[in-house]
Amino acid sequence: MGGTIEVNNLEKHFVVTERAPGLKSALATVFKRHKKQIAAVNKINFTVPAGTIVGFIGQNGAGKTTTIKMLTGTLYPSSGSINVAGFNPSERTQAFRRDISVVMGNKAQIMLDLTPNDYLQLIQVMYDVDPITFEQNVNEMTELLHVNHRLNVQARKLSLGERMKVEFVAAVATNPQVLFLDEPTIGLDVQSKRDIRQFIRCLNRDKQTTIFLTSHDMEDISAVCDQMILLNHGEVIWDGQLSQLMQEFDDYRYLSFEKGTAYQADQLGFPIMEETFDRVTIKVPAAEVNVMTNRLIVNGLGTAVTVQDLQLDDIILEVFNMEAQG
Ligand SMILES: Nc1ncnc2c1ncn2[C@@H]1O[C@H](COP(=O)(O)OP(=O)(O)OP(=O)(O)O)[C@@H](O)[C@H]1O
Repeated sequence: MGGTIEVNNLEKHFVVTERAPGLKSALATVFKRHKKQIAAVNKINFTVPAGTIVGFIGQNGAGKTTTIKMLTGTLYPSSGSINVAGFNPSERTQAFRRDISVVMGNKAQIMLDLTPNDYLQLIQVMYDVDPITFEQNVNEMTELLHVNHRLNVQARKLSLGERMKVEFVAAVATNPQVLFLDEPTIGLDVQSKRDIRQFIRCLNRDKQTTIFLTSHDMEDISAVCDQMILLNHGEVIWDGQLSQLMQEFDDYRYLSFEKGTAYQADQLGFPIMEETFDRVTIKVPAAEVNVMTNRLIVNGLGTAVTVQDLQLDDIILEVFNMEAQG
């Protein structure tokens, strides 16, 4: 199983009402509205091969949710084409809704009066899934997610983590080819996050399900993703293997130190990544770490020096900053 996702020149515009700040402009807006068109998603192209786990990353307002809504058929594109496992999502056929599943971290679907068992039965009937396969899937997955003992508890009495896990089971018990996850671990504790990450990996390994994931939690991304697509102001700015991106920054380290008595920023000779009242972090080629550490100490520029590899969130932030600086 597993379906390819192909997106060509995909665009979504919204028309928004604009006004200058202040009460006078607010009053003026009542009489005369200035409309403006914004490109939430601006002619993006990408392919996600079947069976891949892709991380779709961007800062707030980058256009991730708008893209997921178009890929799952809940929002019509302004232009461009989408193919998800052979379907045009806008048609929202019964087969599409069974083969393509969505879990939104901030939006539980389960009705609070139902138990997980009632809810899962409803899904089985709604999507007409073979009852034996469905039961097998549910047993396997509820065990993996440690919620098998909570299936007869009314949903309103479940914790957020348990409710999210039930959403995962409901989303994958139909054996979808593609699973879309929008911030699936938001608000969850460390153990639930780990359970969900492991679940995503097992699902992909055992059923080759294609998984399209957005998350602001870089641990989600580094723990599960093969491919990564970076979105900035509605445009794709990077698309490739996660390992390739990590490799591009492999030759650098972050040196962090306390400002010394002779500290002067213009004496460092390397870019400053972060600065507080008493500490500074600079980016240094790995080969120059020892020489630079000595120079900091000998010249009184810094003390208490620590060295770190760049983490995924550092790298992503750098890519966004490089893009902003052109
Ligand atoms: N229904 C709408 N009407 C007008 N503008 C919208 C609408 N939905 C989204 N937008 C705008 O489109 C842009 C992209 O929003 P979107 O929700 O897709 O971003 P996002 O990357 O998912 O952000 P976040 O990480 O904060 O969830 C934003 O500027 C947002 O204000």
